[in-house]
Amino acid sequence: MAATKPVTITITGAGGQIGYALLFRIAAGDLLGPDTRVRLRLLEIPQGLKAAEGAALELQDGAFALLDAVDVTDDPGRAFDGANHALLVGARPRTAGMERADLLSANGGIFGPQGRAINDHAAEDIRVVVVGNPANTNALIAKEHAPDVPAERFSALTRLDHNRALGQLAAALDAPVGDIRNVAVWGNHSATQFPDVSHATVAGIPVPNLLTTRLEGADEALQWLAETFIPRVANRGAEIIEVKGSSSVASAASATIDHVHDLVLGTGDRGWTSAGVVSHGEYGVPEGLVFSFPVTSAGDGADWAIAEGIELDGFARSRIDASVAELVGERDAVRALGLVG
Ligand SMILES: NC(=O)c1ccc[n+]([C@@H]2O[C@H](COP(=O)([O-])OP(=O)(O)OC[C@H]3O[C@@H](n4cnc5c(N)ncnc54)[C@H](O)[C@@H]3O)[C@@H](O)[C@H]2O)c1
Ligand SMILES: O=C(O)C[C@H](O)C(=O)O
Repeated sequence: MAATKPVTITITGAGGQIGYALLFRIAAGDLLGPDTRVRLRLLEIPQGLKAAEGAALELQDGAFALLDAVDVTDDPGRAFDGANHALLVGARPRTAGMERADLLSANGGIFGPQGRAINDHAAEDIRVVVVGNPANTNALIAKEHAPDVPAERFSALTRLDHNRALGQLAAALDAPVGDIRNVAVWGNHSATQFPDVSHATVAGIPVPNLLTTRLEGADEALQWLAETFIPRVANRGAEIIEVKGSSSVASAASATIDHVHDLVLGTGDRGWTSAGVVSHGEYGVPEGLVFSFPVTSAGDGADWAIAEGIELDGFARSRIDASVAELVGERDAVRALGLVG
């Protein structure tokens, strides 16, 4: 029996690739569970409206029991009016040869006005996840333009990196993904990110021990992590672009669903996930940066909680510092563009 009050979800860039992969899963109940009715607001720019309108027609044809309404608009004020969740996807994707930070000047300008519209129109319990790249710094821009919304409500999607790390580890150890706990992705959604398995377990057994056994030595395990695992996960977006000719879509939509689902319904006994959240200085990350940390959620309206008390060795510290330096550089670049104060 569905709960009575529908939840309003705004999806920007809803006429694009990721939007199309997201909408039908949200309508089917994958985002908020089988008991929650949803109202969808699809925000597009004028040239994307027809694609979003077409998707809205198809949503109607899906006859989804949980779907209360679909509105399509190019007006951010209308799109975010009363929104409980905002999925900020609308932005240009990178193409072969680009780094995600190359998109800052093309996409950064989108997130100030949307942050302001969220500030002025969204519901009091609004939660925002930024998917459009470069996601961490776009989340920073949006958050800076929404002074009345608690900063903890803004996040950047690094769940795709987290899921990629799970996928690579499961393949390397020949283990079910569902048995893996406490993988962490630290830093930027970029090639400087640090996918960290040093605290991870498979069915309770420490991953470093499993890798040492499988690769016949602790040095071999460390070498595999530094030279194979980390670069593979950190550069997976570029690998997808090279192989398929365009950036990831269904895996990105699925990770976005996982992110919001786990925030709202809680991470339970599944240990850490990863999300880009606003730093308060945790683990030496400068206050205010949107940085991916290992996080959990208690559900029931809680915000992401950064996992506490994690020991970082010298390698982890240097990887985290490199991603901090990159994000400080991105913040300085958007300051120079006048996108944040
Ligand atoms: N964080 C992640 O893990 C991750 C993963 C994959 C892709 N991405 C990023 O997601 C973004 C979207 O990717 P895509 O493949 O859906 O691209 P796409 O080009 O297919 O769709 C983007 C859509 O956004 C719309 N748009 C542009 N500006 C807008 C605005 N101001 N307001 C509303 N809509 C706007 C466009 O009209 C288009 O329909 C890209 O920036 C991509 O790099 C992030
Ligand atoms: O890599 C990209 O540009 C797209 C996306 O961020 C990804 O990680 O697949």
